[in-house]
Amino acid sequence: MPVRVPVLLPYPFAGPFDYLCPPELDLQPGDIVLVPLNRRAELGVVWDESGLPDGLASASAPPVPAHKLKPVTARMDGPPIPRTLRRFVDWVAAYTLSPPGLVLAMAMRAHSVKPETVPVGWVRSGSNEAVARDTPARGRVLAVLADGRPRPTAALAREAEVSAGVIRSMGALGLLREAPIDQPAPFALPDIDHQAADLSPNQASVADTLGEMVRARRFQPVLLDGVTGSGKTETYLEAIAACIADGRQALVLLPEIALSSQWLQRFARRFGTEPAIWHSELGSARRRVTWRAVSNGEAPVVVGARSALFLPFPDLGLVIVDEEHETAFKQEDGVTYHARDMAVVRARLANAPAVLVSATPSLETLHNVEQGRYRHLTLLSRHGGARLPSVSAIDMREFPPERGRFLSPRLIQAAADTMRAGEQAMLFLNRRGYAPLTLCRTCGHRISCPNCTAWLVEHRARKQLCCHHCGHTEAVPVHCPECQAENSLTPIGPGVERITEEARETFPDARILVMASDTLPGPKSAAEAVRRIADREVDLVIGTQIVAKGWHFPGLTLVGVVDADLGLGGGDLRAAERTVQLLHQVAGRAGRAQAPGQVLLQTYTPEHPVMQALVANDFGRFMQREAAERRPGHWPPYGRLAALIVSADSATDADHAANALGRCAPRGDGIEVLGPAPAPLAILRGRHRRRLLLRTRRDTAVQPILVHWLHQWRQTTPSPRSVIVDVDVDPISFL
Ligand SMILES: Nc1ncnc2c1ncn2[C@@H]1O[C@H](COP(=O)(O)OP(=O)(O)OP(=O)(O)O)[C@@H](O)[C@H]1O
Ligand SMILES: [Zn+2]
Repeated sequence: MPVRVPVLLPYPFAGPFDYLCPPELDLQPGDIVLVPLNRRAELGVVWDESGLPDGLASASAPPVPAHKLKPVTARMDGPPIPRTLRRFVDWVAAYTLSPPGLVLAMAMRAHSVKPETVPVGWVRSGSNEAVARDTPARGRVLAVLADGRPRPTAALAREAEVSAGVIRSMGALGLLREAPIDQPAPFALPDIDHQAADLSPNQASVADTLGEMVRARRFQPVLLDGVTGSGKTETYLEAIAACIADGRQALVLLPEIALSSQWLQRFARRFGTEPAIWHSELGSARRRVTWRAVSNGEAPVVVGARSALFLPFPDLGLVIVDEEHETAFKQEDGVTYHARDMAVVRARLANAPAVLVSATPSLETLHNVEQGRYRHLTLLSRHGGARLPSVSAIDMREFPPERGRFLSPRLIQAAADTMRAGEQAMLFLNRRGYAPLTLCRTCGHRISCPNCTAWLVEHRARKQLCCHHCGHTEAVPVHCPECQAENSLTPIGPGVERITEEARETFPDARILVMASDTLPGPKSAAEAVRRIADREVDLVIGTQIVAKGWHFPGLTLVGVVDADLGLGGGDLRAAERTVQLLHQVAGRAGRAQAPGQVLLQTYTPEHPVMQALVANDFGRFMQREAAERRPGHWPPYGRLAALIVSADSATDADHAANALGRCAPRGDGIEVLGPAPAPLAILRGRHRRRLLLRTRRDTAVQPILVHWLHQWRQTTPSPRSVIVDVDVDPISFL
């Protein structure tokens, strides 16, 4: 009787496919196998019989009769996918309504159909040695290999002072045989006694609590909050030390791993070695080595981006999410998931604590604390007696900049004073490029993207207009494309490039550094920029949200926010929360050492609660206000949301499909559907987009409702091929 095994393939199928298990393979769940699929050999993973949890996933196809099944071709060498990772894949698929194979694909990025090449070298075969000693050259080779250590051909030839030909002929004669060369462990064990910090009593008590939680080996989510510069990182490094001491692995998620040179340095200072790093730009060789090391337990600490959640930890003992409020943790394309929330799930499956870290925690996390689901640990003050910066608003109506300029005289004065005192200043504007809009003064035409509902952003250094949504670029035209007027196009509003131009004119002697994702394309250039600031080779830093990251620049005492109102438009559910978090984070870069810091917010709405909260440094009260606004309408975190984004090649098809979805929308107590409506980005990359929003009460899961809804819609409406419906559970972006 042939045995069936379910094999999950890394593709968007509804579930695993059955294959036959050849008896000699004795396959176990988790084994990575080669299987035939449409005449090609594909990698897959032997999955578990139980299938997906709670009936959340879409129904899979009826079983194929045994005589039609194809056998598994081979089992790949190397470690299997552990059970907790398989459960995690199932869980993420069910929660996000994604095909499980697509989630599995994220766990298989280190694998390819080509077998891994294991480096091999020569050892003595032990036979015919008398023959071998006939010639002095062969004798020397055997002598070198007397220690039993395999050596590759070139190295052996060098050591024995023979030609490579001698070695190859010895191989052909059976005097030598090949043996795998042991690779040194790729990551050194962090030394927990290397340089332990001298923690303040508050820090030490928090670190002790975290350490106990690690040793308890139980799932426990916890919020670690504390003002910027209070030593949250320093404190959770001690929790990592406890985890290493306990012999388990720790995972740290950072929102932008490419910008974490200072974090890595701190880790190295504390533990004497660097951790394993995981992100999407890792080269394929490094990726394989790291995957394998994690799988063998030889990577005690991994720091990574979202995708590090899908590494095969055999014994995960601690999960940390730093800057947990960051929206960068939400993956928007492919499988749409929130890495912060999934990190908590990952920790639960591993029976480990999950530590969410932030100076400005999200309302979601604060709500979980309030409900008693998460523990709460707090660091009360800045380390070493450093004071929090004083924050004030500059009312731009009262102190306007010169015509055609963007910096208020008050901000210019403060920056000049700071630099004169030998300290550093920073100007923050969360907008890349020179100007966000190009307008014709003659006819009023605005240059927009041919593929998207968006203005093109001028990048003057590159002499281009760019779409920040689809990447379209074109040369800045001389004539207006609409009325043909010459030299009539004019930039409207500032981006960092334009602020830099203004700063160069205003402070001709200042050493200026620009930090934006397009001026600092890789981790190396970012690290170099950070070094230059820390080494005081820069007087004025001008940047986008890159500068808000957890940097510690002791000489930086002034932060000027060029447009504090920027994030408040658009009517997004979390616009105010996000603006407070971002600006608080930027403000937190000022005055982290002895000299006190000052933060100036340029705003046209100083009376806005966001500005008031920042000036009063009263984040708690602001969040209570946010809570009070969201609670009555069951907005998250007091209710649940899921977005359906319908897209199609034509507006008619998009409307047709969206209206049909609207007609079969779910109804019921505590269930509400908003839309369909054109998305704010009504056209993106040439596709027409409509949105529907499902809102339920917190005690009502959205997944079963969505599954039923989409099923109904497919049954009743035949849709043109170009129609795609994307599901976004817990949406963060509403564009
Ligand atoms: N106990 C300590 N001993 C020595 N240095 C410390 C200690 N605690 C904190 N520091 C130093 O103070 C600075 C701020 O600490 P840290 O970066 O850990 O704070 P944070 O709360 O994570 O900050 P942010 O939220 O702004 O990123 C760092 O340079 C850190 O090395
Ligand atoms: Zn575009």
